[in-house]
Amino acid sequence: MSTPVIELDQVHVVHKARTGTLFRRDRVHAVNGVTVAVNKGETLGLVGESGCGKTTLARVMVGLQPITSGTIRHLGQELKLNGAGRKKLGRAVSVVFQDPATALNPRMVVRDTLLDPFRVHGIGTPPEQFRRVRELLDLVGLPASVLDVLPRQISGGQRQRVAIARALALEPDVIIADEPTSALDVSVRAQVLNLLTDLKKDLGLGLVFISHDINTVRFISDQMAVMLGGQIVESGPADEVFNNPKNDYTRSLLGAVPSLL
Ligand SMILES: Nc1ncnc2c1ncn2[C@@H]1O[C@H](COP(=O)(O)OP(=O)(O)OP(=O)(O)O)[C@@H](O)[C@H]1O
Repeated sequence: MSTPVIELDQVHVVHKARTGTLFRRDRVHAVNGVTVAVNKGETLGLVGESGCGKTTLARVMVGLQPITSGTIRHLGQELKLNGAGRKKLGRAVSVVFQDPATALNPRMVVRDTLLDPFRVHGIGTPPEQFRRVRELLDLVGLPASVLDVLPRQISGGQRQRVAIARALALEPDVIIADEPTSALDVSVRAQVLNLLTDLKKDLGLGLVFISHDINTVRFISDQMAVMLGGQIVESGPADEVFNNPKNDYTRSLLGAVPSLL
């Protein structure tokens, strides 16, 4: 098997507790010794209930969240999470968030949203940048007519496609999709899942799909990791985890009422 694109090895993240919580604790061990790998051209489904540490783990993978201890490797190379290491991780890994309505700048037309990554990183001449924007629209199945509109003038599904196009702009190795369909109408959820799966195949991306709903993850995952209390309690090929779950918590998630994606 080829080297994973991103590997976390015994990663811990301890947050200082937010003030004003009912049970005030000094520290929250949000990620507690997680070892996980993301492979090229594969989907890792990361599943667990609210508060289990999924989003903190996603932020670690994209270089936004400092770790307390552990190791992060990109293509087999250990990254020191100083400025340069973080920048490298930020280029290699992109995130698509749950709600495109809040993830996109409401005052920016789609053209500028998609040009922004190239401008910020000083990549290409203006005509080259625009050519890339047209390619990105094609990749996510959006017409050129969306270029001159604001996010609120298009549908939720189209907004999420814009967010996915923006995530692809700098040609990442891995896309992390954090509950990317939960803010969408049921009717367009499958389309967005299919788009992400097609992109994974066509571009050879690693895809990390985060959800509290094991039945959504089941639909698209090659590998699965089940998280509880900051730890991965079960992981492996998705079929094995679904057909022969070894952990009681995984069994309880699978026993829950099936959802419509
Ligand atoms: N910046 C922070 N400061 C303090 N505590 C935090 C911070 N971020 C997360 N936490 C705590 O860490 C734990 C894990 O949170 P995290 O958001 O990673 O979980 P999650 O599984 O993504 O939950 P959700 O699905 O609700 O987003 C929670 O107890 C949360 O309250």
